[in-house]
Amino acid sequence: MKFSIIKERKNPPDRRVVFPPAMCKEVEQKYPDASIEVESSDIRFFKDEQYAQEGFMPITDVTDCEVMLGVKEVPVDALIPNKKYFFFSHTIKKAPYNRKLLQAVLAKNIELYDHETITKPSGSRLIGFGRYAGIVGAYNGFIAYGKKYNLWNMPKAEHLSNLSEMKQELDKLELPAIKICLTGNGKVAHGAKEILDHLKIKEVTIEQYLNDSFSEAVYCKIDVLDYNKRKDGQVLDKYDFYNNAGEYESNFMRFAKVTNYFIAGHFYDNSAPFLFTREDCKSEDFNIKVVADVSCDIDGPVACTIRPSTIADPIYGYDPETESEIDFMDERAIVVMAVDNLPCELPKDASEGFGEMFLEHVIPAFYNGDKDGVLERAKMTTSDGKLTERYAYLQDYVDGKE
Ligand SMILES: NC(=O)c1ccc[n+]([C@@H]2O[C@H](COP(=O)([O-])OP(=O)(O)OC[C@H]3O[C@@H](n4cnc5c(N)ncnc54)[C@H](O)[C@@H]3O)[C@@H](O)[C@H]2O)c1
Repeated sequence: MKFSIIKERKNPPDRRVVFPPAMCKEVEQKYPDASIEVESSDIRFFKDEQYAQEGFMPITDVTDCEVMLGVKEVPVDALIPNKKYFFFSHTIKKAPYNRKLLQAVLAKNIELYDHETITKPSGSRLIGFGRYAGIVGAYNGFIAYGKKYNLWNMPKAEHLSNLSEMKQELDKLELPAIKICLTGNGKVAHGAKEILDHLKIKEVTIEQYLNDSFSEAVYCKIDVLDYNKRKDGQVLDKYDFYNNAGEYESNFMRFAKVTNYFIAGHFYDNSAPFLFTREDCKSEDFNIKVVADVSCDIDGPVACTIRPSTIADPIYGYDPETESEIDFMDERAIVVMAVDNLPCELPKDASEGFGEMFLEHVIPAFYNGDKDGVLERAKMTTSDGKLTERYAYLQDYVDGKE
C-alpha cells in the first residue's frame, strides 16, 4: 500500500502533518508492505530536507499513491480521482461552505475517511488534535490573564518551538491565589489539565472550590452533571444528560460566582442548556474575568464568546452591559480567548501526537483486514461515488436541499 503525505493547500496555511519524518520511517519499519511518498511543501513545520534526511525525498507528483493523508480540507481542484483520502472535511455536520467539497469527492469517486469519523464502536473518537487545543488554550488563557492584570508578559505559543519551551515559560509564572474552573472530560479538557498540573496548581473538590478560600491558586475540573441539573430534580447518569439534554438546566452560576479564570474544554450538544447566558454575565454573582474558550461555540453556551478569534489577534473583550465587544483592558471587559485553530500554534508536538494516534489506530486496519471495523465505520463515500449507509443522511446536503 502506497501512502502519500499530501501538501496542505488551505488558506491560511496549516503547518501540521499526519506523519513527521521520523514517524514515516517507523510506519515503513512496522509495516514492510507500506511505503510512503511525501509531497513537497514549503509551509509544513517539518521541512522537505528533514524528510529527505530520513530517506523520504519529497516529490511533486503523488498520483501513483493509493491513500492520501492530509490534515485540512483539500481544495476541490487538488483532489485526485479514485483515491482514498483522509483529512478533516468538516462535512459531517453539513457545513454549507464544504458542500462543494463533498460533491467533488463523490464526483471523483474518492473514498473519504474523515479523521473525525475514526471512532470506537461507541462513537468516541480515536484520533484528533484535542489534546493540543487544550494545552495551547490553557496557555493562551494565562497570557490573557497576565495582560489583563499586568502580571506577566508571556510569548505567544506560535513563537515557541515546542511544548517543552512552553512549559519553561509557564515555570516563570508566579500565580496569584485565583480559582480556575475547567469544564469537560475529553481530549481538550485533559490537555488543559496537563498545563494546570504542570503549574502544580492544586486540584480541589467541587465542595472545596465552591466554599473555601485558599492562599494559593486552585482549580476544579467539572463535567456535565456538575454544571447541569435535571429540571425535575432527579439525579441520573451522564448518559441521561447526553440523551435528554432538554430535560436539564444549567447549574453553572455557582461556579461563575467564585471563578476568576474559566477554561471551557467541554463538548457542547445543541440541545443542551447554555452554561451561562448574556443575562447571567450581567449578574453581580458573575465573577469570571478571563475565559479561554477552547470549545469555541459561537454565541452559544459560553455567552461572552461572541466570535472566534485568531492566532494573530487571540484576545478580545466582552462588555456584559452592552453585550458587545470592547477593549479587553477596559474595566468592564470579560477577557475572551476563542481561537478556533489552537493546535496550529504548536505544529510540531500536535503533528507528533496525531501521528502516534494514526499509527496506533488507523494504519493497522490496512494490514489486519480491518478486524476492528475502524475503516468500515469511518468510510463516508465509496469508490463508485455514493455515500455509505452510515453517512446517507448527508444526501440532502449533497443535493443542495439543506
Ligand atoms: N479551539 C480549538 O482549536 C479546538 C480544537 C479541538 C477541539 N475543539 C473543540 O473542543 C470540544 C471538545 O473536544 P474534545 O477533543 O475534547 O472532544 P472529545 O471527543 O475528546 O471529548 C468529548 C467529551 O464529551 C463527552 N460527550 C459526549 N457526548 C456529549 C454530549 N452530548 N454532551 C456533552 N458531553 C458529551 C464525551 O464523553 C467526552 O468526554 C469540541 O467542541 C471541539 O470542537 C476546539
